[in-house]
Amino acid sequence: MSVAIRAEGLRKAYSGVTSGAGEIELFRGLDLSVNAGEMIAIVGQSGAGKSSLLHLLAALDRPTAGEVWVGETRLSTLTSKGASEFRNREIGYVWQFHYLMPEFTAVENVAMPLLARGLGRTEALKRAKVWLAEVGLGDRAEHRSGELSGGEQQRVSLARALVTEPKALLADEPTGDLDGRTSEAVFGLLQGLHKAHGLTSVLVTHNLEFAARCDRMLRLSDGVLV
Ligand SMILES: Nc1ncnc2c1ncn2[C@@H]1O[C@H](COP(=O)(O)OP(=O)(O)OP(=O)(O)O)[C@@H](O)[C@H]1O
Repeated sequence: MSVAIRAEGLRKAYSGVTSGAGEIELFRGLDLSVNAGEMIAIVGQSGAGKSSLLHLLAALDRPTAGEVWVGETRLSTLTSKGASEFRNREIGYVWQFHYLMPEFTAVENVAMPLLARGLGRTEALKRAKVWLAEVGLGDRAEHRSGELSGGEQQRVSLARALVTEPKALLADEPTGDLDGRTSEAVFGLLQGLHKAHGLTSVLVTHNLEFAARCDRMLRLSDGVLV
């Protein structure tokens, strides 16, 4: 089985200069290995560093020490432009808050990453519509995203994360803002998409029931994964 995401000896320190709070050391030689096609859950107390870890895996931030590989890409070798291109090509990222543009339609929001990579508008919108149908919102394509419910907005953000056909999906508390039934529907959708598209997925969640339904659950505690 091949390894799709690997982190070795990660350390991350925040200086605390702005707050004057002194240095915070989040990770103390953290290692992680995720097999291709695996769906893992990362749980841990608030402030343990779960979001910070996803940021390092997506090259949204750099570790103080250690290395991350996603497929063949060693993230420390990327320039800032290279990191943007890497994310657009390799990573689907879902935030707890969807960050959709409310005045744009659902289909325009989904098409954004394709437009950013230079694809023509007609083709980008065509592909975006296919993904909206895949997340069960084929009939809401022309609605402004601000007019959709929280669960629908999270479905749109899943479609936006996957429209570029990445190999890896990183999801940071994607159901954190949703009520019980809607959470279940969004988690079920995420798991279904993971399987249908052969993704490698890392899910950060406070929901231990969802975590238990992933292939593996890791707890972030005292700067390491156990
Ligand atoms: N840019 C930053 N500068 C300084 N400290 C930071 C920065 N980003 C995160 N931190 C600190 O790192 C710690 C971990 O934050 P992080 O958001 O990764 O935790 P988390 O486990 O995702 O928490 P939650 O479950 O509440 O979302 C927190 O103490 C936070 O204040």
